[in-house]
Amino acid sequence: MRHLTTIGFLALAVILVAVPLASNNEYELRLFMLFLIYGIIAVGLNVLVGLTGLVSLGQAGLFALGSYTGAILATRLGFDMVSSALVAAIVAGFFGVLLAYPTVRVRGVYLAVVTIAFGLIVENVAIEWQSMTGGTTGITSIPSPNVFGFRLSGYAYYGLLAVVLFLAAAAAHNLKISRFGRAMLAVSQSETAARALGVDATGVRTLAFVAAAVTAGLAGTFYAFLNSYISPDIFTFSDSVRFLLMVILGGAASTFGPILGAYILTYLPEYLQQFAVWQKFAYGALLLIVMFVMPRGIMGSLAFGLKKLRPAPRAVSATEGILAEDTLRRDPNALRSELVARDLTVRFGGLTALNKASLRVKPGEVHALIGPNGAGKSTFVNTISGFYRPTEGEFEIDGVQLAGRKSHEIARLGLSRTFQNTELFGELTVLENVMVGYQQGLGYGLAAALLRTPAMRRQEEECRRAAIGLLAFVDLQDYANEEARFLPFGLQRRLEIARALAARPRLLLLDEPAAGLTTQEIDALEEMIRRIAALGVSVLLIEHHVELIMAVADTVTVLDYGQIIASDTPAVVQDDPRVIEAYFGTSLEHADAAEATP
Ligand SMILES: Nc1ncnc2c1ncn2[C@@H]1O[C@H](COP(=O)(O)OP(=O)(O)OP(=O)(O)O)[C@@H](O)[C@H]1O
Repeated sequence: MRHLTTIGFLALAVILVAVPLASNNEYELRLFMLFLIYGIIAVGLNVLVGLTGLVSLGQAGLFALGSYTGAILATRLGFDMVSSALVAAIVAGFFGVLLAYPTVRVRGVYLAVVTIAFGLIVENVAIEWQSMTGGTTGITSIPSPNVFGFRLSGYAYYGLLAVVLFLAAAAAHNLKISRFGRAMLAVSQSETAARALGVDATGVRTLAFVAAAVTAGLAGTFYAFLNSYISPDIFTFSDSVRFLLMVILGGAASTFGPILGAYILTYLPEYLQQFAVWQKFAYGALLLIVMFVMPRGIMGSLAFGLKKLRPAPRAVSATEGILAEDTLRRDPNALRSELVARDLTVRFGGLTALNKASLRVKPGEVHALIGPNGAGKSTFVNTISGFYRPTEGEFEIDGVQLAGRKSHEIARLGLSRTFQNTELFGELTVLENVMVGYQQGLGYGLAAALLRTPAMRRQEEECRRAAIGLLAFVDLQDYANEEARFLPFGLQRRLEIARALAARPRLLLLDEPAAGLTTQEIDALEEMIRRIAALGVSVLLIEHHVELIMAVADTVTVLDYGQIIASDTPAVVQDDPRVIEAYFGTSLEHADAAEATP
């Protein structure tokens, strides 16, 4: 795939160089420049749509913002095109941050409505703010493209746009294969799991919105200088739809798809003009047919077909990996950590799910938390991992207060968890899932990611090798390149453990890891928990499977109706009359009944 991408970029460079040589007149060249400008917008929008799975129908608004900012700076303050474009990109980027803010609360259709509203507001401001924008007449006499005082001819301007599109595509591709791109994909597939691994979901979405906004802002200024005239009717809702279609038609998340989509949707309307009254009908019908036949978009479907024809080897060699022991021991201070929860109370309206629960996971121990259904175990787990806020009480890890912090902050401070109902990043490979877990160990910044610096590549390689080592630790190296959603259930549970370990936790929290496993798989799990504990990782195990608890736990704490009723060694807890009444009695009866059933 890596070679194919290189070939793709070479082909793109050749096409971009060849076109002006082949174009016969100014009209053709101008149309191609328009395609380049749309291509820049589509490449940026693809970061948002393809990687984070969010939909923006307000790109025309950001495009307009960039156009007007650039045009106003050029006509009123005499800025040249480059400075105008840079300021326009910053202004658009700022609005990108504002647009990202609603994603804290709304997604899907609601987010689409917010972005539509933004586009309409920009259009209306452009009409109404006559003194600045020229109202419906717009802004005329925008100077021709110029850089540092030099006027750019048609071909020179074409060259500049081609370089910007090429660089934007390369930067977007680099972003996609960096820790930022992986985080975006992870957030789009399971925000809960991403947050539990330390990914700041809001930050990641904001970055994607800014990428889409900055490119639209840049493209806006380029458009204003190309057209030398702009007015509000150029930036309509239907343009926003067209930009989104460019991404989806070409293939969301693919590197070259949005460029292909931009090409098709720039030229198709021109080509269809010959069909006169049928033009709009033919346009819609063609799009419908293509999307029906290729729901992944053109490039997405091609890549899918190619993968089927030549599937990548499923396994990786465990020898490539860094030993899990070495990965986990890299920060010896993090091992043998202590979690202390004091008087945790969680109320849901009138219901007290946790009532002054106190618990101490001693350094390096396996601590089981058990209790009948509805006792408050999940509430405890969700509270200490930051998904619920405690009504009262506090909890800390190695003396660092965690109450009141967000889930991704708690994860970064060393608490890693698995989920009762597995929460994998289904469309990422098994290896990529673990690499997301390792995310916080990667220190390179955005600039390094966009430029793919040697330091970034080194860290990525180390991340990959650490992930392979962790896959080998849970015996999943043979499935490394398989999409996680295709793994059998038992292996999915193991993958979650490897992913949580990749975050190099101080405390590993396993939420009912034996649920749904076969007897052999539970035996393997038992052995795995022992190996994890032997590495020095403290484990909090929430489980119903009594035999497993008795076999691996150093301490057992029992919850009943939100209250801790016992906390001691397994042998002592097992004989505690209150525990027998609340839990063991019933669960042993259930076990007997289950055995009696044919
Ligand atoms: N988000 C919530 N809103 C309202 N009530 C909740 C919420 N989460 C849990 N509860 C209630 O809190 C109580 C404790 O539930 P919790 O899921 O923590 O128990 P549990 O011990 O994990 O049970 P199980 O073993 O079935 O998973 C239950 O009465 C449950 O209905």
